[in-house]
Amino acid sequence: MHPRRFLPTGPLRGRIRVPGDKSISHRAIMLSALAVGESRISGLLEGEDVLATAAAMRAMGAQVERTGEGAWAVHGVGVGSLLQPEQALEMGNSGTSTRLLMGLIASHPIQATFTGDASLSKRPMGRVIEPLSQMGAEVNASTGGKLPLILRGAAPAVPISYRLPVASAQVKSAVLLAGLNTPGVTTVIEPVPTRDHSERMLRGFGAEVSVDIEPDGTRVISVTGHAELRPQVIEVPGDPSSAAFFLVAGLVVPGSDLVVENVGLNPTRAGLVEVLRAMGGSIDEVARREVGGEPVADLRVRHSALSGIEVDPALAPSMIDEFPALFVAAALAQGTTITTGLDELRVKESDRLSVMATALQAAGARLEELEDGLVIHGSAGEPLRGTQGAIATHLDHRIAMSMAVAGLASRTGVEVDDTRPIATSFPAFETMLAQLATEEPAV
Ligand SMILES: O=C(O)C1=C[C@@H](OP(=O)(O)O)[C@@H](O)[C@H](O)C1
Ligand SMILES: C=C(OP(=O)(O)O)C(=O)O
Repeated sequence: MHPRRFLPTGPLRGRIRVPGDKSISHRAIMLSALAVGESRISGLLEGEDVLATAAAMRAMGAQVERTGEGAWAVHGVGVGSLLQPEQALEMGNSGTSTRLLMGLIASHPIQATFTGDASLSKRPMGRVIEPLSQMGAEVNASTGGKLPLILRGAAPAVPISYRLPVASAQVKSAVLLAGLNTPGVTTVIEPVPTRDHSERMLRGFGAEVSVDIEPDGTRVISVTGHAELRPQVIEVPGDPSSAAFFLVAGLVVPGSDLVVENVGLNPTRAGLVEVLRAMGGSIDEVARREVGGEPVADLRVRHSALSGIEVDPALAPSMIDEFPALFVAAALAQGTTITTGLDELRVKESDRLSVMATALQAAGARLEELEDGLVIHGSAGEPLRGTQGAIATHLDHRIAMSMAVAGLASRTGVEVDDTRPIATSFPAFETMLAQLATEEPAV
């Protein structure tokens, strides 16, 4: 364990550039590993989760090499040609690696064992086992559909049309990736839109993907099997989920004025910015442009008096990983913030509703935990009291970073029991925080 107390700070000032998007980085490695020839990736997130994906693709025959900072070259094997890994695929803390790779393997004539850390081993895999079994894969999982599990792919797999029972981009992507090596057309029906990086990137790599939107907003996404993927040059935009911590920090620490560069603003990911602005947060887009086929901007954020808000549950999928950071903003806002429709937060790296409720209360915030959300009564800009002991992060990077931000806007600081999980998605987080905090305050 690496405990650390995050102390109150003066204004945060300066510029930072958040690392590459985690979702896009996983997919860049996977799809490059399935294209025939060499793909080049820049801006790749070199966090532990993405490195787990890279190691798995190597174990299945692709050449995956780091050529510089964030720069990677991948020689793919071609759809249908993944090799059987000799050892268990060690997925660490990463749900995305596990579920998307299960999809890939499900339509290849190979078998793989998946293992993960204590957090990942508690997370539900039944949601991917169900559709992948319908496609013909055989799965032998621990009780309750958990890791460790053994998956034997089907050859040929059976194309299905699958309606998502939960709003999950990982389940959608698992089925679409399985569809790549399945004869015919595989379809996912998505009643609630989730991040669409898989659809965008599959198309970019040359797969035949169609997306039809029904009058009620349901998306019908189809991929034609036995796709031939062409190698690509990919620039990964910055991760809005990592930017979230600095957006909230800038809003809640008095006197702050900072720029977060290169933030991906794909509409399926941009819910937090919308909600923070509706709370009164000053967040300006400085230069909107496209990076790797995704909308991107530099965001200037200034300390603001925030007001509590009732967050529309329909926004949840577009900010699902940002709720821990939003809860911190809410704890410092004027008035009450109500969030609902967040059952999915209970099955992330930790139960993010209960863990954030306990952690924020320990830091002096007033709130109530609902079955599917939190009701937070803000401090109207008064610093939080701070914690006496350490708050428990339960191997959850986003809890650690959110409570670090809470510490910056507290009287006595917030102690986090373990900062190591931060490296799964944002290894440079603490360095960047130090960089902003040591900038001279402007007069
Ligand atoms: O597809 C992805 O890259 C992700 C989808 C989301 O998970 P769910 O599909 O479980 O909602 C998100 O929480 C995760 O961090 C990354
Ligand atoms: C939920 C997350 O990731 P994963 O599902 O890939 O572990 C996250 O990064 O917040």
